[in-house]
Amino acid sequence: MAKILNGKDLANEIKEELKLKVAAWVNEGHRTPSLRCIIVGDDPASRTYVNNKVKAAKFVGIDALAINHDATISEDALIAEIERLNADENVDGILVQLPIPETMNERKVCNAITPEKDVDGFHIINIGRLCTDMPAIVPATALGVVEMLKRYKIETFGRNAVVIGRSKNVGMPIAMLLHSDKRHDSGLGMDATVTICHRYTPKDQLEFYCRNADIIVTATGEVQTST
Ligand SMILES: Nc1nc2c(c(=O)[nH]1)N[C@@H](CN(C=O)c1ccc(C(=O)N[C@@H](CCC(=O)O)C(=O)O)cc1)CN2
Repeated sequence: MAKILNGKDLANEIKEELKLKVAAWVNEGHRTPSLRCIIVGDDPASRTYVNNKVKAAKFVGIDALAINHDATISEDALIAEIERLNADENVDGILVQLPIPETMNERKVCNAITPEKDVDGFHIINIGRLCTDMPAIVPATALGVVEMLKRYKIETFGRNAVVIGRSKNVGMPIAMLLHSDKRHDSGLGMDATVTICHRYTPKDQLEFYCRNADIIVTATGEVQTST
């Protein structure tokens, strides 16, 4: 029988757990962890996402701040700002909300964040570590999917999983985590057999793979990719 996994309840549960962890960390005498979220331009959806991230971080006890820039900021100035935050010992995590203006090189900007502070896991070093089953900072949406499977005790070992969508920030990391090898040192190891389908997968093939799947993750950003 189908089981509905409730992401909202799980998110609240995790936030409560994190709140306790952060409080314990600070009680041990450590500095309050801090997060800086850079946003370029005035895309309303991006603002909402960043506001929600800042709100969630503050809820768990993190000193979080949104840093807003006009879309006219140059790539060099943006990277200089990231480098300033990289060097700031009081800043633990940095993210640049995507998308950024098309005039900028997104890869260059993501790689400007020092890998240890790259909370999004978009730096090429973190991507490489993820792809080689090494401990890494993993993109949040992918980690959310895995956390749901783990907390609902959904077995993945040897199961057939289909990931629909191959975006570098969502579909790809989800597929990487699902097929990760327990014998390696990431500490995760989900050991599923993973098929990645995407916009050029013929419809009959998509149906074939989905019918044979134990787990289907749609990561297309669209509803009703599969029915
Ligand atoms: N620096 C970042 N930029 C962007 C990220 C990111 O992770 N880091 N991801 C997206 C925007 N975003 C978060 O910032 C984000 C957008 C949408 C979703 C998502 O899961 N959407 C669901 C619907 C969820 C709902 O409405 O309840 C879906 O599409 O099915 C997660 C994260 C780009 N920029």
